[in-house]
Amino acid sequence: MKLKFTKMHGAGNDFVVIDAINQQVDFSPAQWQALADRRFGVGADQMLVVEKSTQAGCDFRYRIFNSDGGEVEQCGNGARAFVKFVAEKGLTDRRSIAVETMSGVISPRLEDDGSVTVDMGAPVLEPALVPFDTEGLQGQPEGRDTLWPLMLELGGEKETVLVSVLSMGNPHAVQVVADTETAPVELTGPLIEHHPHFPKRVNAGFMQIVDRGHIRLRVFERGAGETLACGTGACAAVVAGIRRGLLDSPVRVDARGGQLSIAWAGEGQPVYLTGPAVTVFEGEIELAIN
Ligand SMILES: N[C@@H](CCC[C@H](N)C(=O)O)C(=O)O
Repeated sequence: MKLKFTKMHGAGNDFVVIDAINQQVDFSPAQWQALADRRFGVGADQMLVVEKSTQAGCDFRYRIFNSDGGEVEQCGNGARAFVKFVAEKGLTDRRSIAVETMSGVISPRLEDDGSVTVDMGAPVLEPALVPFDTEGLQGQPEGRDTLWPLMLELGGEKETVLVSVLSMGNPHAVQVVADTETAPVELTGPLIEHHPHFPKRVNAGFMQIVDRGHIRLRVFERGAGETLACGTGACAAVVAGIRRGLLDSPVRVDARGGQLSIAWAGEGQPVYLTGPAVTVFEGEIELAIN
């Protein structure tokens, strides 16, 4: 069976976007992996699937698969690509839509300048709901946040990193580093992702504070490795920075693949993510594996 897809990106976080309203899409984790493969497939950090929603008040259902083949709850950069895709494909004539995801409803809006703003909903700050197991850990209060010590084993050496833990629908652990360019993202990212205190694994963020309205950020993503940008990672980092008393909304986020803007009015309020969404090419692929 040939699968029609669109290759898109949001600040360099790249996607294969698939219309599952007009074609049948029911892939195994191995097939998602094959599609994401950068040599034998199309290549992508995530695959985004557009479905009809059965939830009242929602225009579409949005499903997300990481390049490791696992289905996950949320993807912020993908949400921007999603609204651009459904507009370009004529699946809606609305510029602002409500989208059902595994972790609740989000609302992306196409702006006149071509950028997209997404209401990502309120961050989840309760550790158990992230989910994050705090048993045996002593949290250190900082501002309105709590920093959690994660012990990492690095080639026989033990190192502790202090992280803010929260969910933007998906789990994040954010640490402040002096310089994102020299931060050990490839080395410690996988250890944090698989740390036993995160039962569903975690996205690991490395944030450099430039000033109170500007950060640099690298994210080692769960199920995808380091990406050029992570939308939910940017939301999580800014929420953590504001709660720690280091940042004021709105905040410019420089990722390796582009710039995002995050606004958050505080506890219980939604996080707004603004950034680009770009269509790269259209294609058709016959999956070689079952
Ligand atoms: N790139 C994304 C996040 C995708 C999902 C993530 N890797 C996870 O497993 O939670 C974004 O832009 O938010």
